Amino acid sequence: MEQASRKYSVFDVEVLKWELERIGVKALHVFTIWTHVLAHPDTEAHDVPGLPFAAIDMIKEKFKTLTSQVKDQETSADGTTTKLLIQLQGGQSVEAVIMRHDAGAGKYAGGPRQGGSRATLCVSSQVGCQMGCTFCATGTMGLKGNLSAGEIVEQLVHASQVTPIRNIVFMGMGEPLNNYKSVVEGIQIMTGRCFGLSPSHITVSTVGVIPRILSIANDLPGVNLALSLHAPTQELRCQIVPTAKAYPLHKLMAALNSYQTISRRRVLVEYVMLAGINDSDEVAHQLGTLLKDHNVTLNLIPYNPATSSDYKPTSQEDLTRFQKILRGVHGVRTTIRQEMGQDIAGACGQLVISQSVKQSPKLTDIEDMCSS
Ligand SMILES: C[S@@+](CC[C@H](N)C(=O)[O-])C[C@H]1O[C@@H](n2cnc3c(N)ncnc32)[C@H](O)[C@@H]1O
Ligand code: SF4
Repeated sequence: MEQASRKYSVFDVEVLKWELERIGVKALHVFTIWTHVLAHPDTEAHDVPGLPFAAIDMIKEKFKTLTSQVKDQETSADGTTTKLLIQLQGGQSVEAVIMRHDAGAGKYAGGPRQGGSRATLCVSSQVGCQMGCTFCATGTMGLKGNLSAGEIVEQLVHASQVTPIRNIVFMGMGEPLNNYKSVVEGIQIMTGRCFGLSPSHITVSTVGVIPRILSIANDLPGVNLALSLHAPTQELRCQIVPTAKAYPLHKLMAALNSYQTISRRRVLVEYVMLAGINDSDEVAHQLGTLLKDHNVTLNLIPYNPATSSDYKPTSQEDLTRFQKILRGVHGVRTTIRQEMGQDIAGACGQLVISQSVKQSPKLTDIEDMCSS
């Protein structure tokens, strides 16, 4: 977050490299600093052995090991989901959610599973969001700020202290492609030597910021794209997703084509199921016709009621019927998103920060409208 007296995170790589180079210290030291910080998260970056004095003084003055801290942590009764409330420099907060896919319901009841091999971390890229999707609680906040690359990476650092993380999804608060530079830098760090995550285990979810969809294929090769579509026609999409007016459906589908020409990757199409709005048989056929010739997996997301909207979730029966039309008639690979951690108010996704967490925050201070 931008503020006058801020210190940078040591994971704000471009700033750290630039400041090191400015005082004549090789940027190679970045890796040494990170390795030290990850091995000793409680010590300061300037304690790193072997750093030149000039670098130590500069780091003391301008950088912190971690600029954010976990203020609360809650795990679902079945042990599958852990939600971290993370306070940023300046007092605002975001949420990051750990989901353990191989922890069967009840199997790990009584506590979080340690050492889970397939854990996915859902990260936030912004505080709030300016896109205003009508079903999304985060959208009602407006945009409060962009996370720096360091603040994005720090969510991984915090989560890794709970359990090893294998996958990252940018499906928390915010529109990642509206904070493009930080998201790209953050992912480059996550897939670099220190964290070593595979690009194919990272997914960036967007509501459809068309110019950036084209950039991401070049800037983040191997990283997955998820596209939040929610409607098969321009008219219906405009009702649900206001930014569809600026980024119309025909241009979005053209951007999807261009992305896939460059990346050659299957895209996850997300579709929040809203009863009586976008879940009829007619809409299912329109969606099937739109998607059948694309290399996509359609992911139907059960709507999680948000206080800010009057939408109702589609029934289980209608969800299955919708899926059958897409699969059976149009041959579109279609999955239904499994909800996890409902007893702790959902997995990764929507949240509204109802107050600053400067004073003893509780997760109950947050209304989490997460799906997933
Ligand atoms: C919170 S968004 C963040 C990423 C990005 N801004 C986007 O829209 O794709 C992640 C996913 O959650 C979905 N979502 C938002 N509000 C929801 C709700 N109330 N119920 C279910 N899913 C929701 C979005 O449609 C999107 O697919
Ligand atoms: S769904 Fe995504 S783009 Fe839309 S308001 Fe929520 S966070 Fe923003």
